Amino acid sequence: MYAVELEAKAKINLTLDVLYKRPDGYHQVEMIMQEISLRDYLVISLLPKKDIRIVADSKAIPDGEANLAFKAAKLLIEEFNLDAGVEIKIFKEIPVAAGLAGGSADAAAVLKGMNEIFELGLSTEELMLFGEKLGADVPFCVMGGTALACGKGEELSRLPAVPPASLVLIKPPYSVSTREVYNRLKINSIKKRPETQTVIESIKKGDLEGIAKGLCNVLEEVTFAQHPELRKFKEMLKERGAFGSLMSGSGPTVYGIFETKKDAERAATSLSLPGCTILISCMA
Ligand SMILES: C[C@@](CO)(OP(=O)(O)O)[C@H](O)COP(=O)(O)OP(=O)(O)OC[C@H]1O[C@@H](n2ccc(N)nc2=O)[C@H](O)[C@@H]1O
Ligand SMILES: Nc1ncnc2c1ncn2[C@@H]1O[C@H](COP(=O)(O)OP(=O)(O)O)[C@@H](O)[C@H]1O
Repeated sequence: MYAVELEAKAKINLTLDVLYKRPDGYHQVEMIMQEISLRDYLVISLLPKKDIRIVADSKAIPDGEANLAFKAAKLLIEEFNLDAGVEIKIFKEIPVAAGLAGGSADAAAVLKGMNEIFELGLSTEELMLFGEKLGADVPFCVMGGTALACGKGEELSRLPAVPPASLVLIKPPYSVSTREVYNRLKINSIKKRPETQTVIESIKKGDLEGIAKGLCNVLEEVTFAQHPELRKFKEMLKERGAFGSLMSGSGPTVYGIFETKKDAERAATSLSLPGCTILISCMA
């Protein structure tokens, strides 16, 4: 096989709790992760010599070694001493540095695509272990679906699929650095933590309202302190019929959960937020 086409799906966090700062500098988290339909498209082609070429349609991402897709390809080429290379075309639809794990999704897609092209025979679990070397969110992006993530995000337990639901995502015209958000978090003064087990019970019961009621992310306090308008965006989504709304990951994207696509579309078209990108997506 000389080329593969892949979809790299974004994620949202339904809950995000930070328990403590670890000696390795990372934070011990407990979070419920959900794959969503918003995706990048990748085309990975075999190159006859040991070379990695990134061709992206977005100027917002690095085109060389700093690209997570490049790092994923380099990892497998080195690990398996491959005597060839790859060209990776990236068609970006996931907003960058938005809390939606776009880079991690691309890296996960490269691991999967190269596993096919080079017939490496790696299992999903083995691909997740390689993913761990690239970033905390990459193993989840390899696995997909719905999961409880612990450790620094790489210890995953699969959860049942959530009921089908639509999302409206609001991505403001700025990005935030995940590292800075974690650094600014004061763990001892967190005001509200998620009731993770209660949300897991709601997922098991297929109770969308229960899931929406339990949405909670301790990083909101940090990002909202810098960007107070995000709190207002969450309220706007609820006023327009969202069952619940939350910031995803370290932000700044906020999303609302709606029962139907029609409800989501109606809410999205009534929002007038200059500079913001409004996207409609769905869970599962
Ligand atoms: C906050 C979350 C929630 O899903 O997502 P995003 O907002 O990035 O999408 C994740 O924890 C982000 O995961 P990811 O973006 O893959 O993190 P990495 O690249 O491994 O780490 C970036 C930086 O974030 C900090 N970091 C990350 C994960 C973690 N559990 N503790 C941390 O302290 C570290 O400072 C690290 O250097
Ligand atoms: N393929 C890629 N797609 C998106 N961002 C990338 C990629 N490769 C490297 N990056 C960098 O990774 C950082 C985090 O981006 P991203 O994964 O989109 O956001 P987040 O960590 O908030 O979910 C950005 O600074 C971006 O420049």
